[in-house]
Amino acid sequence: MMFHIFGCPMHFGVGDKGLTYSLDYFNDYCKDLEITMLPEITMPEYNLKNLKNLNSVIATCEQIAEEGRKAIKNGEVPLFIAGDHSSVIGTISASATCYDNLGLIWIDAHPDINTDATTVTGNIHGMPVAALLGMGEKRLTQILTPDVKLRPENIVMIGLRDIDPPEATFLEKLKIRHYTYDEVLKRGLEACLNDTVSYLSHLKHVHISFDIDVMDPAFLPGVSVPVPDGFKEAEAFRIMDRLMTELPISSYDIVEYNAEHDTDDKTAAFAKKLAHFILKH
Ligand SMILES: NC(=[NH2+])NCCC[C@H](N)C(=O)O
Repeated sequence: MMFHIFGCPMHFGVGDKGLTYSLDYFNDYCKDLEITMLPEITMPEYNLKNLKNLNSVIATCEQIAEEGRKAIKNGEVPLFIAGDHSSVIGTISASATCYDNLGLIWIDAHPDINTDATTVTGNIHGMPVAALLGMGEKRLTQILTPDVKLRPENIVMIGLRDIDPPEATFLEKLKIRHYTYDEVLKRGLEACLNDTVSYLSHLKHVHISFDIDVMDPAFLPGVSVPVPDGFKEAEAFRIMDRLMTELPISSYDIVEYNAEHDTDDKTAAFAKKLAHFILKH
């Protein structure tokens, strides 16, 4: 498999200043990865309180999506290492534009399915799944093409443990398959993975979006929105190993690494190990 690793600092979706330098720090920390760096694009803003930095998020996602689409057309498998999770409106739009009926495995403490009408924070990193489903602010749904990028029945979320009430309503209404962290504890990880694999097994292309805040911040504190509990390293690698072995994964994200909140480079080390794990699989 020919991988192309991209990196984008992207902090506009959450506004945490730590993200503006985290990707450069990470790039230095693992030079061997040969990351193609894509800069953030800063645009004039209207300062909407329910869509913070909207224009800059859109411009940066357009660029990410263009580069991702080029890579896929070249026969490469893109691995995006990015700042906040709004960046995947770009990465997943690229994959969805190249592959019909794209599947998505969302490994995250948050479902990120808020819209401009439901958000409490106004942070667009809480909205990517909604945007990719064609919901909410129109311009966020039209990266690369005006088409809706994802179908709710092609999505599985794993590890959720911080769901806003309107997000719970969307998950239920759209019947989005999800395994909360509690459910994983109750039913067992293998059972949830068995279900995930059989649920998506008819698809030809699946994207994995891995948000580092799905991990237990007691061990990996370097994220912008930590939530207590979460996966330990062995579980994360087990999840990735099974999904990569049993499903046709054709693009990847690793997001939300934030050096500002890290201690002793623990989170950087994990992100590096995860990237290498994907490349060597
Ligand atoms: N990608 C993330 N870390 N998302 C956190 C989102 C938190 C909250 N639900 C919000 O909408 O602001």
